[in-house]
Amino acid sequence: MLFHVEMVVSLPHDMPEDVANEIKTRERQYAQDLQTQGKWRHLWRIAGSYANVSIFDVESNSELHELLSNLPLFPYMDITVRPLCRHPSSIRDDDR
Ligand SMILES: O=C(O)C[C@H]1C=CC(=O)O1
Repeated sequence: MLFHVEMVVSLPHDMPEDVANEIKTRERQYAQDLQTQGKWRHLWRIAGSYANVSIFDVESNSELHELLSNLPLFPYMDITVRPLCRHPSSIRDDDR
């Protein structure tokens, strides 16, 4: 199942830099592991914002919820999820 996920990050202004950097380091490792597994198919920065647009490929709504809620930055994110289905005009076989 494919999902379009938009994540907007808002770290508290008074969060110490070393704490923020430690969370971001764990976030990067987590995101890269999921990309390697093929579950996090696309990850794009939204230009000019501390936000991303992502495509997840998971087995269920519950799996997506678990992956997102375990993001190290999850407590500091506003997340919008949109379910996707194949477009009839798509020429990409993996757009399922
Ligand atoms: O920077 C972000 O968009 C937030 C988050 C998503 C992946 C990652 O490494 O950090």
